[in-house]
Amino acid sequence: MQISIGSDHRGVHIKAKLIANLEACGHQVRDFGTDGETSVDYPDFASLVCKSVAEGASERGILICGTGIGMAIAANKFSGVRAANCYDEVMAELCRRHNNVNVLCLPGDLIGDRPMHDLVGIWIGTEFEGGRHQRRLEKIEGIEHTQRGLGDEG
Ligand SMILES: O=C(CO)[C@H](O)[C@H](O)[C@H](O)COP(=O)(O)O
Repeated sequence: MQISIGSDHRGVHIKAKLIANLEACGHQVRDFGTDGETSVDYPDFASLVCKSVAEGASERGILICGTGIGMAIAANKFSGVRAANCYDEVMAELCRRHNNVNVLCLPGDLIGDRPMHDLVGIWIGTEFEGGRHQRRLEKIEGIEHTQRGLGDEG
């Protein structure tokens, strides 16, 4: 799978570990930075990763900041991106089965030494269930279109 990944300064170490693991599992990973611990602004990296997902260059995206919250807020501004902040394997599975989440946001500051490989592996390997969940996603898309329409008029 083609996966785009990005982080701010609070996620660089986890990002490096995840890239190594994902590549070892045979995935193609596009790393959008950041590359060091110098303070940066997480929306810049959310934008790079989500643009690649929204345009179809990557099937999935992974974002890491201190809590994952800012990344998720920024990511969900992109049409076609369904981002969720996940902290455990149950959330990782359900966000795929029920929400078809294509951008996973991780909380770098809250993970400690816990490896994220299992959580990410579950998220990659779990299929969307469709059915009633598809209907709900279509309603969310409807909200997005309505809001954009209002924005254009206003
Ligand atoms: O969690 C975050 C946003 O939701 C991010 O952790 C940022 O990493 C955090 O805001 C950065 O804060 P800093 O004090 O500038 O390191």
